Amino acid sequence: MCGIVGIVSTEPVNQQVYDSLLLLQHRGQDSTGIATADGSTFHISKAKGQVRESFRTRDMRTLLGTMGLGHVRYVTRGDAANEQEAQPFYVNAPYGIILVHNGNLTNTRELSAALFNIDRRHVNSTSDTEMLLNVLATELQAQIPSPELDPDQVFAAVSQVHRRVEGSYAAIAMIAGHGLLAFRDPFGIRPLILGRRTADTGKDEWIVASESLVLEAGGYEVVRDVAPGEAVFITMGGELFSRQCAVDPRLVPCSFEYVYLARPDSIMNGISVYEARLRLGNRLADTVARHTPLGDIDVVMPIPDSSRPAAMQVAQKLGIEYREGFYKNRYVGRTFIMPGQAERKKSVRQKLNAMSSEFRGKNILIVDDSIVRGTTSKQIVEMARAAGANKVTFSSAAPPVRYPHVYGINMPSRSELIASGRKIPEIGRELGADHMIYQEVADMKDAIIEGSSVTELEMSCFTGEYVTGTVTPEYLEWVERTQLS
Ligand SMILES: O=P(O)(O)OC[C@H]1O[C@H](OP(=O)(O)OP(=O)(O)O)[C@H](O)[C@@H]1O
Ligand SMILES: NC(=O)CC[C@H](N)C(=O)O
Ligand SMILES: [Mg+2]
Repeated sequence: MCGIVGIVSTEPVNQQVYDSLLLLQHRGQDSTGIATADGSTFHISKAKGQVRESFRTRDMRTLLGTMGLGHVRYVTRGDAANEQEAQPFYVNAPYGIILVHNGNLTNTRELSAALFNIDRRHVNSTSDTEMLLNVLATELQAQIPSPELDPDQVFAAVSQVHRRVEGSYAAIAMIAGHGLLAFRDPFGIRPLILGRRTADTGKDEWIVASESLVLEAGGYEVVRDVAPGEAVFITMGGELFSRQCAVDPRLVPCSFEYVYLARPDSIMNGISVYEARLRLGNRLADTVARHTPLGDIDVVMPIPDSSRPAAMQVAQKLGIEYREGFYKNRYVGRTFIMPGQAERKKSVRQKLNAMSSEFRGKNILIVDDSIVRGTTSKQIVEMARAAGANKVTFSSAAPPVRYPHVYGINMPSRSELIASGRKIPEIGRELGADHMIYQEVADMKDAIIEGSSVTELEMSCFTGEYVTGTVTPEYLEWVERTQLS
């Protein structure tokens, strides 16, 4: 998962893009980039690291123009250490296109062969995003381009992208001298939302972004989520065109957005992330009550930050006191989305510390939103014991993560997943907990979609069922061999 934003404004756009990226920082911490369009000239600035440390005043000054886009990256494919692979990516023909992408393509092997052998395009990185951009460029070129690009040609090219590309992609591109294009894969796995505000001049200004909180903060009204398979094209003058470009679109959004990735104050596909987390807590409370004599628990405790809403609700529903025993260092980022296990492991200790007064002699029910590698939970249990806890019950508001995630979250290999091939009590033993409780898959699904018009969720890391056809056992094996860890 990465964070993306695109803006067509009537004023210089650089600061707005920067501010939006700062609000999306929780979606990616590896690198970041901004591009703006000043007439038909692009200005680009990208670097490793987080938004605050990456853009200097001198970089911002070069980012001229009233149309722009930005990206915060959490690497899923390609090289995390290589600054060249930071987004956005650029191609000079046709027109000049610059693109940002959230998601992960699952047919990169086929794509790279076709791009090289048939389209005669050179992709100079291992990034799937550069492939997506080159497929879009090839298909736009095939529309017999004239200097006057019209929206029909843009939409025809996106239809071709949907035919050729598999996996997840929410993407935003600028086409030099023409406008801003945003599109979402036919399953709408990754999020994308459209907003509008009226400038003092009375003209429309537009934004597309990964999360609604960016719209709210910028004073934009939410127009709607970009539909699965849909493309939106906004001219540099602010005129908006949209079209369904997929043959058989189906909304199957990623469940992990609601469990962990998205900010709780966002509304995604009509579902409030915060309320979904409260409902996950409610359901988890029922499961806890079925598995544990409640008299055995003295306090309910969250692992900051993401599990707070769920833990609050578990405590309330069970009528057990809610206490915060782990203090969080706000200057350490999210550990799960850091690249490399060594850094993730070290950061948990730097990030969280247990206050003994909340633990001594007590039976604790710890609630985390999810357990993936167990990096966090293992150290949490150790800390709770060292702080004097009597019994530690560990619970997860999401079901066991047993399968790789191939749609934009970096969990490629089964061997690193603590729940892979283990039964729940074994996982508990592995973590050092006295008792282990997980949300049921059906409860997670119901909790997330309750009260909304969403009927399906992408839950492959919990169920092993993948919505895109190309994810075969052979593909998963290849991913395990070749991707990041
Ligand atoms: O089992 P693991 O591999 O450790 O991954 C799961 C943990 O990582 C995430 O926290 P993170 O620190 O990334 O972010 P948060 O502060 O938003 O909870 C998540 O909330 C879990 O606590
Ligand atoms: N997490 C993401 O959305 C990653 C986007 C893209 N696959 C990359 O690695 O840069
Ligand atoms: Mg956490």
